[in-house]
Amino acid sequence: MAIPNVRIPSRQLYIDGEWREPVKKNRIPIISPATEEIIGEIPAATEEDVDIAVEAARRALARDDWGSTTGAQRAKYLRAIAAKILERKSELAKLESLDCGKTLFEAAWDMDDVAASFEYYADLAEALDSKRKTPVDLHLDSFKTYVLREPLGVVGLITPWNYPLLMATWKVAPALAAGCAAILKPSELASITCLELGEICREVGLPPGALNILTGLGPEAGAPLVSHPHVDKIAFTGSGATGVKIMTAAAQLVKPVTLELGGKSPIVVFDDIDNLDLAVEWTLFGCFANAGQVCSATSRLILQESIASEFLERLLLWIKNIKISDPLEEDCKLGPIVSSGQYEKVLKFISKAKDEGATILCGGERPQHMKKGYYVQPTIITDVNTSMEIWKEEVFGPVLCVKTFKTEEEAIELANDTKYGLASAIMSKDVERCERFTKAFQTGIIWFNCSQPTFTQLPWGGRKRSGFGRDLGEWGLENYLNIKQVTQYTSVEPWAFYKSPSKV
Ligand SMILES: NC(=O)c1ccc[n+]([C@@H]2O[C@H](COP(=O)([O-])OP(=O)(O)OC[C@H]3O[C@@H](n4cnc5c(N)ncnc54)[C@H](O)[C@@H]3O)[C@@H](O)[C@H]2O)c1
Ligand SMILES: C[N+](C)(C)CCCC=O
Ligand code: NA
Repeated sequence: MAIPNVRIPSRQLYIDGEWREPVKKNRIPIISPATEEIIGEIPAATEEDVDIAVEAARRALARDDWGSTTGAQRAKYLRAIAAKILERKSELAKLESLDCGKTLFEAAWDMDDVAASFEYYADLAEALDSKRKTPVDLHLDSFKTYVLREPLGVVGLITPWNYPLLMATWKVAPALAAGCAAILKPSELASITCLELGEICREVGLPPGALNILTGLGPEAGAPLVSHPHVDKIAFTGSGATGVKIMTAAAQLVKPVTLELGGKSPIVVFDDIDNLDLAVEWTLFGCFANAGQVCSATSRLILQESIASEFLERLLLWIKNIKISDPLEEDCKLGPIVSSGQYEKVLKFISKAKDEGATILCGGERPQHMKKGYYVQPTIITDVNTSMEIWKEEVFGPVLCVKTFKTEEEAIELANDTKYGLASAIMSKDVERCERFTKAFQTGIIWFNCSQPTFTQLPWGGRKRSGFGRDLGEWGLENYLNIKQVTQYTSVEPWAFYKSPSKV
């Protein structure tokens, strides 16, 4: 197969600052979602490798070159990583596009975000130095107290395939900024760029063991990390089903977890919007960007009845302009689904919706011009009711389902009619109404007159079955800090709770 201008490096596991063959020497093929061909392979770690990596991480924390660094020193490593990401941006974007089918344009966007996240957490690492020890004034003569913010220890970071390097970075950058030693376990479906992060860490001289990267299958490489007694925390992004397994396993050791899980987010469109096309474009972007494989995809369109037919007609016109092609082709706006398994799942959701009586307004099939690869047309489904699977479950593909409403109350009820709670969007020019929806939406992220724009400074995460904890912003850093209180008795007088024998 001709791979344009990029070679997929053959890597081993990144442990203790070195490339290391997995103990069991197993490897996993990389299958191109665009061509269905094998284009490379990644190492497959098992429990034995997890043990070696955890040891390396613990040693890093015990060594001065990592365990005693200041935030300012760690910031230098983070900035050096950011610079290398930008230096290799176009190659990394191509690798990621080949690996998970993301359009080249989106992959390049993600690499900018990756570099920006490392830069951002470099700033927070520096700022941490002055916040490391915070006195707390009790207004008492006999006690002096302070609070220490310390690295939490060895952290396990388990991440998905939809934004492979970006989702890893949302955890790696703050974990390193905090001074933790980390073990990253990326998804077996898209690990290439995460392994390249290993090479970048090696090149910038990140102290050995500060970051270890173990590729491999979830049950073989992820599960042993979760149940390892010397891993102090697990930060996970992925599906709800895996989230439950991770929380259950971590509970046996009372190990803290943060869970960033899936969603079925609503976009509510009111008839007072000034610009129909603006709302139409955000609706498309909110559901079809990254071929709909976005945790926060606004995949339920809740549309005011009075504009429903006009809005849907415009959507259909705009959809015709979405170029579906090999993701590396210029102007591609919709690439393939990541794997055959996910592709089959998406098609099954569509056929179940049909069986349950919904109407496929457009799409619903493989695009005829794509003979190979896991491509699905952008799909809009109408005549949906709230008991249908397509309304309730996360599809993780380019599938938008639509329901109409008459009143604001009805719109709120429909928006919150989900077990998930990651994101919500509202399109309306009425600012007060938007404020009312902000209060009413049961989600961690709210977009007004847009869907999906994400900024590193802001907290990212959900509630209900979308999980708990926050990535990004200062909240992302808190995930990796241990808060320790120190209370000092400063009086020279005895405490005098017991009777002193010297006074008897
Ligand atoms: N909320 C968010 O921020 C966010 C962001 C991106 C993706 N997601 C969600 O991720 C899901 C898609 O990602 P996915 O299919 O890669 O998820 P997944 O749960 O299948 O896999 C995620 C990671 O968990 C690992 N894993 C699997 N079984 C494991 C086990 N038993 N123990 C430990 N680790 C295990 C996998 O190898 C992978 O690295 C979607 O549901 C999506 O909504 C959420
Ligand atoms: C905000 N982004 C860039 C779409 C990333 C969302 C992460 C979840 O899938
Ligand atoms: Na892949």
